[in-house]
Amino acid sequence: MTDISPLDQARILSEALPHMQQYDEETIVIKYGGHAMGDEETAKNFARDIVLLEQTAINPVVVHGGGPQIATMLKRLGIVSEFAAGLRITDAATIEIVEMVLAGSINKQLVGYINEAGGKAVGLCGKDGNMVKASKTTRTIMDPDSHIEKAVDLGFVGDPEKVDLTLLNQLIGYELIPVLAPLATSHDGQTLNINADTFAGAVAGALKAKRLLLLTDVPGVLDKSKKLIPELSIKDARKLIADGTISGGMIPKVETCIYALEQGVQGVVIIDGKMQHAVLLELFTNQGTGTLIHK
Ligand SMILES: Nc1ncnc2c1ncn2[C@@H]1O[C@H](COP(=O)(O)OP(=O)(O)O)[C@@H](O)[C@H]1O
Ligand SMILES: CC(=O)N[C@@H](CCC(=O)OP(=O)(O)O)C(=O)O
Repeated sequence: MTDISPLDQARILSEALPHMQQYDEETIVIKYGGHAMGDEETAKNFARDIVLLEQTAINPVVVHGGGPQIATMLKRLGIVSEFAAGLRITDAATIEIVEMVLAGSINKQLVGYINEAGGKAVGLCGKDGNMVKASKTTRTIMDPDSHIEKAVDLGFVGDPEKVDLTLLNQLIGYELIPVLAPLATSHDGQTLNINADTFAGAVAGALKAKRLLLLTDVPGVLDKSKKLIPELSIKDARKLIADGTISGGMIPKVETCIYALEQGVQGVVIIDGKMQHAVLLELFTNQGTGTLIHK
């Protein structure tokens, strides 16, 4: 803020006040995607914004991804990884690395950045305190030659079934900032890899969060000519998935938005997390930046 006069700084703060007041004591779930994390400075800026939310009486809950970071580690170890329907096919060797990267390095790095910025973050995954129980994911994909739907075995990949809020509510009550890695336990005790968007949607839905922000590396949902779509109804979003405009990693993101809205989350947006202060711009100004998905 060095090039902004003190008077302008005061004006900016006073204009932000009504926005801040509408989120007073509300829970906001922020999903920080692996692509949005970028370099250390970007992640540290994100952490500072999260601490600012906590200090303005908002209850932030962070869910992080780490797809690119998992890919880098798997490559280093010579493990080949493939995706089907936007989800990583996760065999026994892969789930070990997924857990190591998500619940280990990324989770602890983000916790460190938030704490360095003055917050009190607690890093957990869905396995802790039996927070998230999941069942093995079953998906079918269209065979491009025969056009017949066939079942794919995704291995240790799960869909959240039940979120137990006991632990999360206690952390929030003590003004701690939960930072969650998207892993869960199956009913038979197996560790399952959950797409981070899906995990964030399940947590936001269970918490009946006021807002769910999905931070990625594109400005939002783009149309066929790569132009940003500022607002999208559930009906139109489904059409764009069906006609292939929305593909790959954007599919679980948009499906998460739809699920969260149906669960009673009041506002759901997909924004560019690499943009400086993306979270603050979205919450505390009139200037919506990404794609707002609505009913
Ligand atoms: N219609 C679309 N609009 C924007 N991005 C899309 C679209 N269809 C597919 N994508 C892809 O989805 C990606 C975002 O998903 P993903 O890579 O899983 O991000 P993250 O790591 O943030 O979860 C974009 O980088 C883009 O390549
Ligand atoms: C099942 C599945 O695909 N899990 C994801 C979990 C991480 C994730 O979703 O990270 P991003 O948000 O950065 O994409 C994976 O293994 O990559």
